[in-house]
Amino acid sequence: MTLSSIKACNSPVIVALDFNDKNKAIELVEKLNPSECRLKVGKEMFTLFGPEFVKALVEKGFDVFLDLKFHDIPATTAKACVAAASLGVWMLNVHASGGQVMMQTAKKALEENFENPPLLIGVTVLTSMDESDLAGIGVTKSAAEQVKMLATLVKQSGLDGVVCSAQEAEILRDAIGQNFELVTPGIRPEGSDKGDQKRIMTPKRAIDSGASYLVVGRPITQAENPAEVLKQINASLA
Ligand SMILES: O=c1ccn([C@@H]2O[C@H](COP(=O)(O)O)[C@@H](O)[C@H]2O)c(=O)[nH]1
Repeated sequence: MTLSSIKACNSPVIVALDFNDKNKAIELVEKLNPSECRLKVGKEMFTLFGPEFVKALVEKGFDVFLDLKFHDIPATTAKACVAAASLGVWMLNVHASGGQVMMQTAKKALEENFENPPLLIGVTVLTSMDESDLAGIGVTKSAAEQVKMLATLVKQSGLDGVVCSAQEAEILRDAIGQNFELVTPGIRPEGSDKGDQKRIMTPKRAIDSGASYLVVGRPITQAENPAEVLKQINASLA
């Protein structure tokens, strides 16, 4: 398959490849089609298998979300974003709590270095956290209020969207509007295991609530037939 022969992706699903075994990941990827899902590479696989693994997925024609959640001083974050973008990824992210200057500097560096820069999004509140976890780090707002506050800062910083839970999608669409990507992990098809996720939603409800993209990891990667689960999720959204 050549890159030019691959159709654009028709699905909002981003499959989170969280494996410690590259062969297992590739075995799954071989069963997937770039027109039916995007892929996410996170800290585990990037640390183990590095840029070459990411480039191999891009070469296969997949839109790749490099989920490294950069959070550092502005200059360091900007240089990390430029390095990530040089791998040809479709989307990358920083933590919104790094602040406006950090986010603006990263966005500017991408625009200055790439004709077609990848989408840059800000992580708001991790979907594994609820109000009691927020209280533990000194945040007394509700998860929804904290997400709204950080998402507003992300928008003001000129980024393309946020990572949030689908539970906040309606609130963010009302507050920020349509021209802003809402990338939502914590997606759980009916009956699937929550794992360590706390703010969850089904794929259909997430899309109906205004999510742009659905990040789905274990419900697909740990399934006996991952391609069939992906097919069912895509069908549930049609
Ligand atoms: O708030 C966040 C940000 C990122 N993630 C990542 O998404 C996937 C979710 O995987 P599941 O197996 O579907 O729970 C995982 O790679 C996380 O690192 C998130 O869950 N929440």
